[in-house]
Amino acid sequence: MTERAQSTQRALRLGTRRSKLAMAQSGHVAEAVRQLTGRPVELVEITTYGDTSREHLAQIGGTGVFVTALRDALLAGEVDFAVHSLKDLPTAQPAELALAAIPRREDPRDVLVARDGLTLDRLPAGARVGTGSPRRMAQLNAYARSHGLRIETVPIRGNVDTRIGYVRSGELDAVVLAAAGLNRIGRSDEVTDFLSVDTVLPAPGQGALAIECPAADAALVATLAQLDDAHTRAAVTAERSLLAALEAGCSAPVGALADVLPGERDVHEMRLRGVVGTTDGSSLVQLSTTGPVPTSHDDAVALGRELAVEMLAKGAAGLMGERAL
Ligand SMILES: NCc1[nH]cc(CCC(=O)O)c1CC(=O)O
Repeated sequence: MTERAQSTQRALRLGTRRSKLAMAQSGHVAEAVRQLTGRPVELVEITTYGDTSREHLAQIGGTGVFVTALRDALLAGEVDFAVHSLKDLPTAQPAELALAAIPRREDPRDVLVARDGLTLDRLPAGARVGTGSPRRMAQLNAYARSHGLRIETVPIRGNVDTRIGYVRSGELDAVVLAAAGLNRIGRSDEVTDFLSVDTVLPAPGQGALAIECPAADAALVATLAQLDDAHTRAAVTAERSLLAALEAGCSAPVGALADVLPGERDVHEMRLRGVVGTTDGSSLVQLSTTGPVPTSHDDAVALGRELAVEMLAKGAAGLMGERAL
């Protein structure tokens, strides 16, 4: 196609939330789609309930608060496609919308942004650590109990800048954030400690993006699919299948991470780790399972379900009483 023909094509409209993180993620994907198609991509800003509500996420029922307005705009034909943080996406996929691409995931870890460059192990007794996530609270408190740390988790919410602001102002000693989010907005230099996934398992899908468009737009589904990363998709599908099978939402105290390891005779295997706990960290169910690297959606789903069955047998359901839904 000639330059002239390309520029006369209608711009693709990318629906995005207004937050700095969402704009950075959408800007990235917009550029990739421009390169792929030669078509202009226009960002269309959409406000979601999760952006305007002052309530705690656990109270407004975390599942879907950031995505509903974007999905409504897709279904109404107001935008052509949308970019979500995969960890904010409910596990139930509406039939009218396709998860056209899950690009390669970046760092899935949680990190600490603490005063004076402090790490988790060096936080003084009584240190106040901000996080609104029951998953982070449960695992931090469990780690603190077993390592003799005397920290206090404090529920907070707000965008990344707001959360870092609590440390700047001295109100809190530290906050917990996702490495990927800080990377995407260019603030990874704020990190004072990368938390090992052995200490805090990330949220299912953390660090990955989801690109969604109407399932009926087969041409666009096929175009966007070129941005898909098969390994990331298999991993996050297993993680989200675990979450769904535990009947938990994105504000539940559930962590999960799938990765690929060399197994016997160097045949690669997928390991899926999962954790559920009470927010005070007094009880945790933490298990992992390993299987062949999934080559289909159904195989990845099966891996997640298998781990869920094992976790439920160890009492996982009883630890999720505090979930919002
Ligand atoms: N719940 C908000 C949210 N959704 C996605 C990210 C970070 C980016 C990602 O995990 O992909 C964040 C911020 C955070 O948890 O620090």
